Amino acid sequence: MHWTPEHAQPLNQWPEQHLDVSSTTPSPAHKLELPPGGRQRCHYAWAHDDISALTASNLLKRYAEKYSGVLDSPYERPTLGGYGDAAFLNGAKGDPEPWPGPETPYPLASLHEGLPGTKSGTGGGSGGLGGSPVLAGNLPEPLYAGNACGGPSAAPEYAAGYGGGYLAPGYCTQTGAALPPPPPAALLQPPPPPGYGPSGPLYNYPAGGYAAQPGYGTLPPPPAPPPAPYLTSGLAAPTPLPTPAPSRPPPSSYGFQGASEAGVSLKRKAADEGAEGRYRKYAFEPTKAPAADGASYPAADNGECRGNGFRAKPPGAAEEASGKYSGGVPLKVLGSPVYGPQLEPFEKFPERSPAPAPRGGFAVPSGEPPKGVDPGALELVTSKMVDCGPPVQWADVAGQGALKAALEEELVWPLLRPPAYPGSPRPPRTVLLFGPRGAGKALLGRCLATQLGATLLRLRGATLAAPGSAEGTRLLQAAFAAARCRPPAVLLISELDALLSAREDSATAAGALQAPLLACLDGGCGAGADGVLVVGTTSRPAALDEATRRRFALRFYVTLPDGPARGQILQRALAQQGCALSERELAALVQGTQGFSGGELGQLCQQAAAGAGLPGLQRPLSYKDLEAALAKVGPRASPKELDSFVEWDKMYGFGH
Ligand SMILES: Nc1ncnc2c1ncn2[C@@H]1O[C@H](COP(=O)(O)OP(=O)(O)OP(=O)(O)O)[C@@H](O)[C@H]1O
Ligand SMILES: [Mg+2]
Repeated sequence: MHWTPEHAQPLNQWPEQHLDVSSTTPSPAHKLELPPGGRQRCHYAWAHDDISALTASNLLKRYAEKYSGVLDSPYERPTLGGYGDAAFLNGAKGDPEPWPGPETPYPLASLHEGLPGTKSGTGGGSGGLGGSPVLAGNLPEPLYAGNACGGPSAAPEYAAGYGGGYLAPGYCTQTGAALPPPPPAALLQPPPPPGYGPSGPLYNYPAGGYAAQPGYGTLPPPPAPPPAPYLTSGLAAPTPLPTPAPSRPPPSSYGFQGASEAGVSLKRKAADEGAEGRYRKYAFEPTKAPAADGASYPAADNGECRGNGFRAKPPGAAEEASGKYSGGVPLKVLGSPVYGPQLEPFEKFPERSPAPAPRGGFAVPSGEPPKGVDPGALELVTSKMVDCGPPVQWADVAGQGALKAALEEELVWPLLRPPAYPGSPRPPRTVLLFGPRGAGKALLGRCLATQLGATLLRLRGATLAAPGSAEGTRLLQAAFAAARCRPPAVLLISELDALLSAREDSATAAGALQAPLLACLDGGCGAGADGVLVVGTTSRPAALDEATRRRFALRFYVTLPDGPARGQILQRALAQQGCALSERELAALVQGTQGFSGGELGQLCQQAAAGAGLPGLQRPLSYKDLEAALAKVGPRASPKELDSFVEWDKMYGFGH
């Protein structure tokens, strides 16, 4: 490549020069390189080389001038030859020589010049692209001689609160005088909602956090609970919370988690293990005595069962109750619930509007008696099927952190909150809880009723479908009707599979129950279904046919309790028997009860008490009693069965 000033011709003269050069004026160097016979081709090649240099020179100059005003030049542009890859511009890739441009450098005006806050002259610079740490890293140091950024070590002039923290070190600092003033803090941060302290913690947990809990037995006494654990500092608790008994065992540690828990997915385990943080509100509180469970009809018809109105007698309601139902069914049985302070057990939903809530609201008492329902069956339902057990809070269910969170988010909140807009999707009204026997499905169903402030009606599929039980259909329809005439209500149907096992065989009781069940789930059997949540539970989800399965909008897998949850269940059960194991013994017991359900853990404790001669035992239960019981009580769910639950959950479950 050879360039002389006369080559710098205007572009419109190029063809002439081209002809001239190619025909008459090859350089001596080119002549030497030309092999004989290849003259014509080499002339073109030589001309091409020479023209490329010309063209490149002119075009570069022209475009550089043209676009110098467009290019954002935050810093003094270096000479073109200063770029490492300038050889590309010269058409000779890898050429280490700097490109000999005619004038170096082209004066490129920065758009920032003249703007407020921009230093002019060689010492000027602005925080544009030139300040990018990427560019700064790629460009040689001397090229930044005039850059006021001063490299990464330059101290920022902004206060830290004004985005200083977000600026990369390579960004240029700018003179504070020319900068717009920082926006007021109120614009940078949304104002806290009323009642929130400006700097107070979100929750009222102890400032230093709770003390580390090394394990069972050696735990320090838990700190006194904050007055309102879920209220922010500025909000007052509506009613004072009860002070925990001093003997309350502290929350157990997580040191007993077995290496592998059958049937518990890693994902779920990870979620549950994080319960201390994300699911803190679901932490187990083993203070209350467990409610008697397992009875198909926990009637407890002792006159004290409120049943959210089914059994309660509001003051002065007896007079209003005129036998609207023939057959001697007094209407007071279905009277409106009283939510006076003396009867309202749940602080969570203190306000109940007598007016019907908008669509989607769950507490909508219709007051309409169900039509076409056998009054006798209705009386039976209201007297026998209303669960009168104590309320079950999330904290009463050990473990299951992810499941409890999913139930609350997917079910409880949508049911309790009015829809955001008229076209909002209808909250789910049916949920299926499946899992091994004794895993706590019914317990969770009761907890849902508590959370919703709803009446709980319990049906047991096996009882309804028992051979010889001709009234199964009648009871089923009456249960749906009773639930729907006094919402909010939760209808808990356990052992759902028993109703469906022989659908084709309509001659059997179970087969006969299939059709009414589906009809009721579709909204039949009484008044509107808006205030009723149907909770079906089963330990044989595979027995559900597609029609039934589809009618349960949500399907959750209730797993066996993991190590920490087993420890909590055992601790509570043993505490009721006056048994206090050492930390080591409890750890061993938790290890030895892998695969046990909550129900089986309860059986183990009962068996230990029975083996030791309880009731009327003169001494507290010991570890040896429990060891002996372990020989008799074992886990019922096989690994294969647990695998099938996992598979079914993958296919049809909610997969929380
Ligand atoms: N996670 C748990 N925390 C505390 N107690 C539990 C837990 N799981 C089960 N239990 C206890 O075990 C017993 C059986 O629970 P539950 O009746 O809810 O099981 P289930 O899954 O409905 O069983 P089934 O399939 O036989 O109907 C109850 O006393 C319950 O309180
Ligand atoms: Mg059950």
